[in-house]
Amino acid sequence: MELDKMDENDWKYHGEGNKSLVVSHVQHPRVLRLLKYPAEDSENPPQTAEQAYRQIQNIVDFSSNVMSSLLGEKFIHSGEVVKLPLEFVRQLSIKVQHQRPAWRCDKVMDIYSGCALCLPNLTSPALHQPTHTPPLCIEIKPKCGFLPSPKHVSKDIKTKVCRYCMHQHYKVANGKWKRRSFYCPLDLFSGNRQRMHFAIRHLIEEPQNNFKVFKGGQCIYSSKEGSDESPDMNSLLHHLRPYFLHTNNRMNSHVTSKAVLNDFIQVLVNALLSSGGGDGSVVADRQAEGRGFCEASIFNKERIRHGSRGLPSDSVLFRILQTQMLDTLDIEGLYPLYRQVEQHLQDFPKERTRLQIEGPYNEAFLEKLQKCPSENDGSVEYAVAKVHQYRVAMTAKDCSIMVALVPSSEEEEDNESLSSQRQLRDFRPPAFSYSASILDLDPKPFDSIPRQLRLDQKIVSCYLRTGGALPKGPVREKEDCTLLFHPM
Ligand SMILES: O=P(O)(O)O[C@@H]1[C@@H](OP(=O)(O)O)[C@H](OP(=O)(O)O)[C@H](O)[C@H](OP(=O)(O)O)[C@H]1OP(=O)(O)O
Ligand SMILES: Nc1ncnc2c1ncn2[C@@H]1O[C@H](COP(=O)(O)OP(=O)(O)OP(=O)(O)O)[C@@H](O)[C@H]1O
Repeated sequence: MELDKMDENDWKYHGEGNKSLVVSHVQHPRVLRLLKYPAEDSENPPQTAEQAYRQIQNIVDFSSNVMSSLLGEKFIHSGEVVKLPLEFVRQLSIKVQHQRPAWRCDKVMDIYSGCALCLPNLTSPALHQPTHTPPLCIEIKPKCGFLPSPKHVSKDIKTKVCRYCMHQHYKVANGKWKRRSFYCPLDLFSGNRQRMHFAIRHLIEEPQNNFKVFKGGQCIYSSKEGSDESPDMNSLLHHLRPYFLHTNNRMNSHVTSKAVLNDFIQVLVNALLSSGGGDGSVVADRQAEGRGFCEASIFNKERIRHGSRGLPSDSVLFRILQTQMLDTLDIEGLYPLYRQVEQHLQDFPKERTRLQIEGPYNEAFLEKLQKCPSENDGSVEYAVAKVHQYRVAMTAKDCSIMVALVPSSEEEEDNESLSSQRQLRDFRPPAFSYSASILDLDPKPFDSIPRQLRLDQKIVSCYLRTGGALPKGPVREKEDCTLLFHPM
C-alpha cells in the first residue's frame, strides 16, 4: 500500500462497530479500521493526532503481546498503525457516509488524526490456491460462555441464566432490537455438537450483531438494524446452495433448503471444533460438564443423544472461553478491587505508570496478570492484577470469530462437472478448508468498569422484572433439537 498515493475510490465501506469503521480495498485483501467518536464532538476531536496514534498502537500491542499469547498466535492478526493523508480520509468519510447504518451515526469517523489500523481482510482469505468459488466467511460474536460462581454474586439468577440471555430482555425492553434472540452462548461453547448446532441455528434466525455471512468479501447476510423484518433466509439459502449440493449419498441439484442449512451448520460446527491449523492433537476440555446449562436456553437437554467431550483444547472456542474465564470474581467481586486501585491512584498518581493502568501492553503487563496470587493478600498488586485479568476477559467476551470456509479444489471440480462417478461414491460431508481468526481485540478502558457494574445491575433487575416471570420462550416450548441434526 503506497500511502502517498491513497485514493478513496480504491476503498469501500465494509462495516462498523461501536468504536470503529472499517473500509476494504477493492483489489487487495486489506482493510483499514478507523476510529470513531461521538458526533457531538465532530468539530472538536476528543484527542490529538498523537493520542489517536498512541491509542491505535496500544490496540496493536494489546493484541500482539497480550491477547495473542492467551488466545493463540494462529488466530490473531494484529495489523499495523498507518498514517494516512488527511485529504484521503476526509474524502473517504464523505464517500462512505450514505452506506452507514443510521443507528451507528451517533458517532462520526475520525478525520482529523490521519491514523488507522491496517489489517488483512479476513473476509477475503487467500487459503491454498485461488479458487473459482468464492470463500464463505462467517462472523460470530459469541459473547460470554460461562456462568459466574455463586461465591461472588448477589443475585442467584446470575448463576442460572447467562448474561447474554438476560441481556436480550433488556435490549428488547430498550428498543435496541425488536425481537429476542434464542441463541445461547453456553450452548455454542458446550462442545456438544447438538447444542452447538442448535445455537448456530438461532444465530441464523436472529443474527442481531452476533452473526454475519460474507461471500467473496461481501456481506450477504446480517440483521438490518431497526427493521421489523427478519433477515432474508431465502437469499442466504440461495447463496449457500451451490456449496452444499450433495445429500442422501448423492450429488443432487434438488437438495432441500433444510438439508442445505443443516450441512452449512454442520460444517461451521466442524470448523469451530477443529484445531484451527494446529497439529490436530486434542485434549478434551474436562471442565465442560461443570459449566452446565443456562436455564433460559430453549435447547431441550433431555434430547441429548451424544455425550460431549467438551471443546478440544486447541479450538478457537476453547481459547476464547479460557480467556473469558479470567474473570473469576464477576463484576460484583471485582468492583471493590477496582475501587481499591482507584483510591491508590488518587493517593499516588505516579503509580499509574508502574502499575501499567493504560499500558504499555507488553510482556510485563502479561506477566502481571498471569502471576496474580491466588488469594487476596490485600496488596494493590493483587487488586491491579485482578483488574487487568477482568479487562482481558472483557475483551474476550466482546471479540468476534471469523471462520473462513474455502471449498477444496477437489470438491469444486465435483461441483462443476457434476460427475456421474462422484454420484456413485459414498456420501461425505462437503469438503472445505477451514481457518478461524479472532477480531476486535481492543483493550477495554480501566474506567469502563463502573459502567459494567451499572449495566449488570440494570440487566439483572430488568430480567427479574420481565423475563424471569415469563415462560422460557414466549411462544415456544423447549425445542426438539434433534430434528435438524444428523450425527457425524
Ligand atoms: O457490554 P456489552 O456486553 O453490551 O457489550 C458491548 C457491545 O454490545 P453487545 O451487547 O455485544 O451488543 C457493543 O456492541 P454494539 O455496539 O452493540 O454492536 C460494543 O462491542 C461494546 O464495546 P465497546 O464499548 O465499543 O468497546 C461492548 O461493551 P463492553 O462491555 O465490551 O465494553
Ligand atoms: N480484519 C478484518 N477483516 C474483515 N472484516 C473486518 C475486519 N475487522 C473488522 N471487520 C468488520 O468490521 C466490523 C466492525 O469491526 P470491529 O468489530 O472491529 O468494530 P468495533 O467498533 O471494534 O466493534 P464493537 O462494536 O465490538 O466495539 C466487524 O464486525 C467485521 O464485520
